Amino acid sequence: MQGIWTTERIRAAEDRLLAVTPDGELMRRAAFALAVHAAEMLAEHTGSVSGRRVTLLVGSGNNGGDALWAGAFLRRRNVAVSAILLKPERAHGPGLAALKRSGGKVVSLEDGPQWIRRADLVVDGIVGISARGPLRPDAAALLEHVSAPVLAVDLPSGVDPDTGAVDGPAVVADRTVTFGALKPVHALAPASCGEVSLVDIGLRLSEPDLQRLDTADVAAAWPVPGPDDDKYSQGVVGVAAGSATYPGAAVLAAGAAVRATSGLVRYAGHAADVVRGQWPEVIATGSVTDAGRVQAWVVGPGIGTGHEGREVLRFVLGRGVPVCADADATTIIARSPDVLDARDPDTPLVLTPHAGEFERLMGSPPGADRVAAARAAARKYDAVVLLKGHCTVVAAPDGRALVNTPRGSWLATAGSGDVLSGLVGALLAAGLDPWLAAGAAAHVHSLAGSLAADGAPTSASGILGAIPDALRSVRSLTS
Ligand SMILES: NC(=O)C1=CN([C@@H]2O[C@H](COP(=O)(O)OP(=O)(O)OC[C@H]3O[C@@H](n4cnc5c(N)ncnc54)[C@H](O)[C@@H]3O)[C@@H](O)[C@H]2O)[C@@H](O)CC1
Ligand SMILES: [K+]
Repeated sequence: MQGIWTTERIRAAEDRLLAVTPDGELMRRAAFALAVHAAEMLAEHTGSVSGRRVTLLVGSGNNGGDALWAGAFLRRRNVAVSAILLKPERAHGPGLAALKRSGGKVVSLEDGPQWIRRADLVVDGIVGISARGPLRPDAAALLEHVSAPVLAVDLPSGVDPDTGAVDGPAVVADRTVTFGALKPVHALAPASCGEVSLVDIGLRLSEPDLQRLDTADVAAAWPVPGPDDDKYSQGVVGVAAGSATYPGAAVLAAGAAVRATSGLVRYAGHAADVVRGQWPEVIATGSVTDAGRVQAWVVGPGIGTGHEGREVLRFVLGRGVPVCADADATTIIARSPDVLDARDPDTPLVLTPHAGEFERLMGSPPGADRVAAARAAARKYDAVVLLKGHCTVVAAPDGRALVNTPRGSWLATAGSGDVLSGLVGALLAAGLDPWLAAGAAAHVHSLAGSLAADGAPTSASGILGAIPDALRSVRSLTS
């Protein structure tokens, strides 16, 4: 697991470390690493370091101090460094002095644009973890001249450090070098951060506020049959999805469950013939009442939100087994919360809303803080809530939260959610902790999406087809 900490916790840890560290040492540690990354980016993009031009955008806090010190280190490698000070009177004193001593140039805000246009690399030291809100107009105006690669110091300025929200002008970086620990922005705003590198400056932190699954966690969690296993012992998942008119959701959710584990998959609903035709290994019946025993249910995709859908949901919630309620099932729960009375309180429930379904469930949209929103929904429904979006957030009623950072946006395609619910259901049937099941499913789903896409649009069927490759890739890293 990768730990992620809020800026409040990080600042407290920094204060403890600062108290026992010689003045300025932490910043120099951070800045030295930053300079190494800057040189690496110069070499990558231009083929050389010496003689190249770097322009620093320097704000009034320590983030600007990091940039100034990094500039001084880059001078040692004969890089031409210019610094644009957004608030000259409040620029970091020792950093500015170091840059000047090293032969770096300070340029005025008015001359800034031409230096930015000539730069081989732009370093964003405008603001760091103490800032909130979008960039101010002077900084935003400078950004319009940037065409070179951008290296963000600690985080891309203008993006909220604790939520990753962007609600105005903000830096879009190619690489972000962060210090001490990952902050929420790094997991929740991948498009703004670019590649993220974490530099150890000696911070000591306890329990993280948010987590991200490593490939190794997913590999360790994913069920693998042993010599004594049979089709029943690995977990039987039931899929109640689709309709005669819309059988696609049933085919996708059942197919994902087939591909996820080697346990048995049952299907119950009006698309039984179509499902059987696509997946001969699925035992399909017309109704949940005669589906037979399962260890978990996936319910919702394409079942409709009318009386029949409600009764299907009520039935599966009353079976005493974990349930993944997706799509129409979340809408039914929002409109008729009494269906939850059928649920045995001790049986796990996973809700998988997108933003619109979340709004129905909670009465308001997720807002900027998607982690807090998912946590609130998890508490309200005493369920694991997987909030879909570019980054998927999974929260448990006990407060645990994880985020899945995708590679690209190829998953935003019709039917993609049906595939995800099938994966979650298969893992629930295998007996995984529901929070981990949802997180591992999201991880493999996004990996399958990027493998299927490989740089071009894909489809839900493509994602489904790439599940075995995704699982092989996850497992190969640990075997
Ligand atoms: N404290 C430490 O031990 C270390 C801190 N480091 C750096 O220090 C940074 C934090 O420094 P600071 O606490 O000084 O704060 P920042 O550098 O984040 O800057 C906050 C300053 O920016 C201004 N500001 C706030 N919102 C703004 C906005 N939207 N637009 C423009 N200006 C805005 C505020 O007036 C404030 O002076 C970290 O992100 C990191 O880069 C590193 O040097 C490593 C060590
Ligand atoms: K920054």
